[in-house]
Amino acid sequence: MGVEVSVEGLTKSFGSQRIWQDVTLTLPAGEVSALLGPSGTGKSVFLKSLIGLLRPEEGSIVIDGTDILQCSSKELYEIRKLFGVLFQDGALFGSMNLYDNVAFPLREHTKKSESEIRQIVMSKLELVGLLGAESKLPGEISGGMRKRAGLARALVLDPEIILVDEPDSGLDPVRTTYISQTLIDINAEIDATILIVSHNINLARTVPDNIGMLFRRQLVMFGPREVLLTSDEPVVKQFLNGTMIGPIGMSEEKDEATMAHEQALVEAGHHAGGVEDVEGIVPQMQATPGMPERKAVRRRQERVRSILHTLPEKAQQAILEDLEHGGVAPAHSGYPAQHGYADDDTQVIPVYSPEGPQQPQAQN
Ligand SMILES: Nc1ncnc2c1ncn2[C@@H]1O[C@H](COP(=O)(O)OP(=O)(O)OP(=O)(O)O)[C@@H](O)[C@H]1O
Repeated sequence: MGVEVSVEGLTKSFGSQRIWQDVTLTLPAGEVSALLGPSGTGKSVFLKSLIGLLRPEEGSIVIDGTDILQCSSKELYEIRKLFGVLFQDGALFGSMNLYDNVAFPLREHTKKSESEIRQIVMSKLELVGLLGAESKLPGEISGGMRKRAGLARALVLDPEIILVDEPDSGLDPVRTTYISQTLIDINAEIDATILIVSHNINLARTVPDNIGMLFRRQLVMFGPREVLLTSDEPVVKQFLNGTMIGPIGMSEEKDEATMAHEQALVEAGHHAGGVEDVEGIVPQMQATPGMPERKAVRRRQERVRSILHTLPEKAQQAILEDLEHGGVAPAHSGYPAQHGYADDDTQVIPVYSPEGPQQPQAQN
């Protein structure tokens, strides 16, 4: 099973520019989590901080018992071996074919023979649906294929933690769904802890077990998916519906006067954009039939059961309905097919409010 990642009081600035502050969350071992947020809120910076590529000035990031902000560079090197990372563009070497790109970490970091490497590379290429394309150069394939090749490369060292930066960027909705399915299947197969950074609403609604959101330099929320998906917080509702009405503006800050003006335009009949009636919880994607069962489902059921009383009312209702069905959707119910809960350490943290953070609703 993947390892837990525990972040506490993390603050990151570049010079005088504060990116986010006091971020506290735990990625439960073996579960899939997503970090959402408007562009520029520092999602990629967070992801790079987790792997030690960027160094927050305050806080801790504890992975497998080691705080990577305090450890030696040798320890950091060892911890990094636990990670597989898919960067936005796949980060492939342009002069190498897909086979050599995927084989690269094995040749760099292991003493495996070429026949062992071949077996691993082909199995990962098969997992991401790229068998037959191994001799192609990155420049000869589509963006979606490049992403899948990047994912195959991220998997060859059997990572316990997989970080995925915007798997949907540059992809059409159907290809985004395929890559989402691949991520769920990978979780089923290797039980790794996965963090997906994204602003894709469909992905957010259907893939993760846990969801967090960054906005205005704060982590406004992190917890079981039901918490964010049933939230009445204006910033969350606006983000999920993709409308212009709400605190998120074209630039990071939107003032009260702009919000009032936009509201008046809408009341006068102007279309605010977005999909207004997408509400509530939709079924979570399941592993493809024939794949191993996602072990995270059962673990998460137990974990969420134990923190249920600390969650907001609407989230509790959604979770209880799910548990009634044993975490498995009855046929044609339109009900979440598979969202169990486990472990004991996803916390729900203060919810964004214009007056500042409210009291924590749950904290483990
Ligand atoms: N190495 C760096 N040096 C200085 N500023 C940086 C650096 N990396 C990121 N930033 C700044 O940090 C802020 C957050 O960037 P980041 O890429 O993390 O946002 P994001 O939420 O991932 O955005 P998007 O969704 O558009 O990818 C931006 O203002 C960016 O300019």
